[in-house]
Amino acid sequence: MAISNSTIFTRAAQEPPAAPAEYISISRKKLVKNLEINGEARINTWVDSMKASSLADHDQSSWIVRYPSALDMFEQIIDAAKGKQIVMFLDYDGTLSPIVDDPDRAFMSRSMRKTVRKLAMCFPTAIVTRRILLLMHPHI
Ligand SMILES: O=P(O)(O)OC[C@H]1O[C@H](O[C@H]2O[C@H](CO)[C@@H](O)[C@H](O)[C@H]2O)[C@H](O)[C@@H](O)[C@@H]1O
Repeated sequence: MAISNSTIFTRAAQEPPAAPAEYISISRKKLVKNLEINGEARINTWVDSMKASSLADHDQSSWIVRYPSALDMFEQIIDAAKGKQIVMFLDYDGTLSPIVDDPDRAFMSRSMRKTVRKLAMCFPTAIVTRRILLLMHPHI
């Protein structure tokens, strides 16, 4: 990950979009009403759509063609992110830390730690994990 030369990141973080045209907005009342009408069918539709996009239901190679690695599309992502509020959600095991036999020994490298620290200075940043928060502290 190379972020040190990017001025776009800091600019994007300092300048949230003036007009929220990029966001889908729905009033709470309308949302609740929508959920009440035909609620079960609606939830089933969401589940079906999540299943349809699940890796488990696809041939892996075609899935990877349809959803290429973000690392290969860095420039396009930077372009698409311009003027938007960016929030980073990072996976821990196997992403920020290498996969190792003993989960208690899965630590971030010094350089990864430095990169995450820089990232967190630019954007709201969260590590998404099923690990227990208290047990995560030695790792982060
Ligand atoms: O839900 P996640 O946050 O993605 O966590 C999934 C599991 O991650 C950890 O296990 C994985 O990493 C370990 C350390 O490298 C490795 O030993 C293990 O084989 C991997 O599955 C974590 O220990 C588990 O509790 C999480 O469920």
